[in-house]
Amino acid sequence: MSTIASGEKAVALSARSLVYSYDSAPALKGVTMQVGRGEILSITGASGSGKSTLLLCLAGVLPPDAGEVRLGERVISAESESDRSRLRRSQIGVVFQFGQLVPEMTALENVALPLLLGGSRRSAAEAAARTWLERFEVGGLADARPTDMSGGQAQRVAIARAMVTEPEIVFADEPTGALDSLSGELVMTQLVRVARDAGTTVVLVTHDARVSAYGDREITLRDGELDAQPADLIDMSAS
Ligand SMILES: Nc1ncnc2c1ncn2[C@@H]1O[C@H](COP(=O)(O)OP(=O)(O)OP(=O)(O)O)[C@@H](O)[C@H]1O
Repeated sequence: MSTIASGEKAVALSARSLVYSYDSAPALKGVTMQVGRGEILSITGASGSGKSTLLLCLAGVLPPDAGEVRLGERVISAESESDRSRLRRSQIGVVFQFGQLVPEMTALENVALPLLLGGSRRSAAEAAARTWLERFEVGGLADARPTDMSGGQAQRVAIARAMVTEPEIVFADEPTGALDSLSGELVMTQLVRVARDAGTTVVLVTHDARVSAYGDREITLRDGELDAQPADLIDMSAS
């Protein structure tokens, strides 16, 4: 696993001293981290360590109680819910453990949906959706509904849907958690290949060491705090 040395890459996303509690139970206790542009970062940690909460704060879904999240130049943690939600539709892609495809829609319709919601014409949205399905080698499933797909195929369609708007960053929370290991490997191999080709930054949450090894770098949460700060992370945050 290689690390990205300070100054080699621009910072895509950073968090400083993030704190988040559910009611009075603290889930994040001051997390500072960053991701380089085009980097694939794995966030690992035991169940309940705060991985999903960190991902939701980084993706602008949960506003932190304290601290800040920056996406490029924007301090998204300070933005209104409507601004953050617009940002999530255009510049952020999210994939969950269960792809959450719309069951009544075909793969093509599912992948075209974010573009249609963003105001694209149907013909352009469907052409782009077809291209993204082909990138994930599920072009042959364009007319299939989620119930007719394997879990791995559905997950590749879900990732194609997360990337069809060509977001700067994709967040994936246990994207292989519901798959057998062979399907999980195929999903990860394709996610990494397509993200590298597109130059997309990826933040991946997983408790599975085999999945986390697909990242360029790994950070570990323990009880809402980072386990250790790699030297390059400290250098980058100081700049
Ligand atoms: N909606 C919620 N309401 C109350 N507490 C929550 C909620 N979501 C998470 N928590 C608590 O916050 C802490 C961090 O949870 P989080 O889901 O972020 O951890 P995680 O590392 O992603 O866990 P897992 O791997 O099991 O998904 C845990 O103690 C959890 O019980």
